[in-house]
Amino acid sequence: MSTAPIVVVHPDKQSVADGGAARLVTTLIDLQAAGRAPHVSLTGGSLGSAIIASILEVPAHRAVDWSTVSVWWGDERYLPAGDADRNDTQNDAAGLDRLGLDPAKVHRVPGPDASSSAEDSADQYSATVRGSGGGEFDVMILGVGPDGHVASLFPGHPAQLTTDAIAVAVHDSPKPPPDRVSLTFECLGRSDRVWFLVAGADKAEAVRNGVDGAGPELSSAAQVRGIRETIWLVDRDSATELPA
Ligand SMILES: O=C1O[C@H](COP(=O)(O)O)[C@@H](O)[C@H](O)[C@H]1O
Repeated sequence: MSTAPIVVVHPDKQSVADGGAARLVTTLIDLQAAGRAPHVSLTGGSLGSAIIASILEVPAHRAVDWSTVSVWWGDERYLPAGDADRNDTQNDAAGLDRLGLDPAKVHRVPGPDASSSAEDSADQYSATVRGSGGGEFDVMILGVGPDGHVASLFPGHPAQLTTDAIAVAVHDSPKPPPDRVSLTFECLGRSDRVWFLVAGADKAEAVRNGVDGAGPELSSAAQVRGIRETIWLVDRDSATELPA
C-alpha cells in the first residue's frame, strides 16, 4: 500500500527545514508515547543537515528520548569515516551528535576504511537493516536533486532499478563523488512516512515530476511513497511548476 503525495509549501528553505524538524519532533513524541522505539532515516545534501540544525532549535526536542531512536541513512557517499563529503559527517557537524543518540543505534554506511568495496559496504548495510527487522522505517527523510534523484538512485542510472535488494552499490554517479551506496526503491518504500525536503528554483521541475508521479526515467522521487503518508515539504521557489 502507498499513499498519494501531499504538498506543503513553506516560504523559504529555512522554513522547510524548520517545518520538517517540528514535524519530526512531534512524530517521535507520538511514536514513543505509543510505545514504539522509532526508526528514522536521514539524508545528505542541502536540507539533510539543515533539518538537523533546526531540530536543535525546537524546544520540544528535549521531550524526545533520543536514546531509543535508531538512525539510518538513505544513502552515503563511499568515502572513509569522517570524510567531510560524507552525509553522516555533515549531519554530525550540524549537531546530530548533540541529540543524545545511542551510538549503537546510529547505523552508518561502511566506507572504504571498513569495507572492501561499495558492494561489500552495501552487503554489510543490508545485513544491518535486515537484522533490525528488515527496514521498517517510521520516518524516511529524503532530499531531491535537480535531476530528480533521491538517496543515490539517479534517473537512468543502471543501479536505479535494482530489485530484490535492500541496498545497492552505485558507481559512476552523475553527481560526485562517483562511488556511493544507496537503499533501493523497495527498501525506501518500506517506510510509514516519506518526507521529501526540497528548496530552490533549480528543483521546480524535479518537484513537479515527483508530485505528478513521473516515470523512473524522469524521477526517482516519484517512485518512493510512504505506507501511511507521503509529504513534499517544499519552498515557494521549488513549487512554481505545481498547479496553484
Ligand atoms: O548527493 C546527494 O544529493 C541528494 C540531494 O542533495 P541536494 O544538495 O540537492 O539537496 C541527497 O538527498 C543525497 O542524500 C545526497 O547523497
